[in-house]
Amino acid sequence: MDNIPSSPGKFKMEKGPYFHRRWQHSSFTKFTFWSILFVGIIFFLFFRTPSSFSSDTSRRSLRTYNYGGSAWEKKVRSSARVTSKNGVTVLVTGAAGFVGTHTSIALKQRGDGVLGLDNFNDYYDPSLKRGRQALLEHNGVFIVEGDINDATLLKKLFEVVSFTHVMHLAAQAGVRYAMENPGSYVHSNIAGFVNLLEVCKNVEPQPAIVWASSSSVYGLNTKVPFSEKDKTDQPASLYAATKKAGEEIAHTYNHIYGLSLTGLRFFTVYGPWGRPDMAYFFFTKDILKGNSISIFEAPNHGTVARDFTYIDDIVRGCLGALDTAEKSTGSGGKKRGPAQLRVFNLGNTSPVPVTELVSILERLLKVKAKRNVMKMPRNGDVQFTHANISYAKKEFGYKPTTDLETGLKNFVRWYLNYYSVAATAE
Ligand SMILES: O=C(O)[C@H]1O[C@H](OP(=O)(O)OP(=O)(O)OC[C@H]2O[C@@H](n3ccc(=O)[nH]c3=O)[C@H](O)[C@@H]2O)[C@H](O)[C@@H](O)[C@H]1O
Repeated sequence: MDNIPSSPGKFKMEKGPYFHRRWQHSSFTKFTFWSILFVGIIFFLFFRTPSSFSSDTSRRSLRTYNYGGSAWEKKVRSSARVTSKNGVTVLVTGAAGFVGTHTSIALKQRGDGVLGLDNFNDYYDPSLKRGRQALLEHNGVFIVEGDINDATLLKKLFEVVSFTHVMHLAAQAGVRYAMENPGSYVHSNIAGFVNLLEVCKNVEPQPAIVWASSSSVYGLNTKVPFSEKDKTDQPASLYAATKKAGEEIAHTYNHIYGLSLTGLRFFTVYGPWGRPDMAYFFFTKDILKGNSISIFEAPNHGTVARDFTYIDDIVRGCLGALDTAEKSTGSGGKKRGPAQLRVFNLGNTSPVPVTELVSILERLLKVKAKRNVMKMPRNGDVQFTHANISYAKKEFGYKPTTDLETGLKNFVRWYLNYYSVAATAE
């Protein structure tokens, strides 16, 4: 699994070799011509077949990351230096991601040592990730450019810094994209996670791990609100299935190696510096451009709704989970006693129909949306989500405080500022 970026970005076809020979009557027999043509076609088809697995591997294996050396180690140590009395040392994977950026800044600002790790893949606009990186640098957080599948790099990071915690937020996100590029979900959310756990189980001392699961594990469940006690055996997308697999993998590593593991089921997180692949983000872009937007509805004109959760509330949940995480109990790669294993819902507890989300955006943007209401395609989406958050409230006082209108106001302000600044700079 070494040296393979965990998320490959959107599938792009590689240009295959094009077999081209000029036919010369004098030097080839008819048989030779047809043989060469046949071999050429096989060659051509082989290199052009759009298999996401093979394309991922070939594209990824081309990428190399530079790390090591005394200047690099100095940056790593300095970023991970604790500046408050009871501070902890956290490795944040996916630090250039949406939740990763906000969480890293919050940890750093309260005096924890924070080191970021990110592969800057191109699943969505990498320049947004670079923008977040600049924000993190401004806040004293260094991001190592590398991948969670790179065991050598992970081991090296633990050699340089003895992390007490890992905030594992690197993942292939997005529900619908899983049908386009299934391999990237397996690669990041399963192989990458296992690789990270393998490294964590062997280091001394083992860190406590808090990681991003997803509300999507509730899949086709109909009992609301969703509780952590509910069964989660009906995922509607491969994304959900890989997150569910992550929860089972966490159980195994906790059981065998004594790793302290806390999974967080995030509910449709939104806010400034968000993900452009999410509906609230691209609806904003399309409404402003005058493009029509597709709004999904359930059978019989049923409402599709989400428990949209504002990023600041999610960050408070991440910190609460981290602060209440107990130490791992293993050493020498072996379990030495029972270790903590938890899963929390982090939602807003007030689902809002997607149609209402659009109305709020229309008010904030002062532009009427061109609504194209359509039947929800069978592409991994579920009709609604709604979190029961009593467990997180009990364990670390989790209490979301931002309603959708307030949160979207902040998002729209950021969006207009960020993109108009970028447009002026061009
Ligand atoms: O909680 C999660 O675990 C997940 O949350 C997010 O998934 P979702 O809740 O599906 O968010 P998002 O795509 O923004 O669609 C929002 C709504 O718009 C509807 N939707 C979407 C697209 C469209 O064209 N039209 C439409 O109506 C759509 O039907 C839905 O009702 C993360 O992306 C995912 O990575 C994961 O973290």
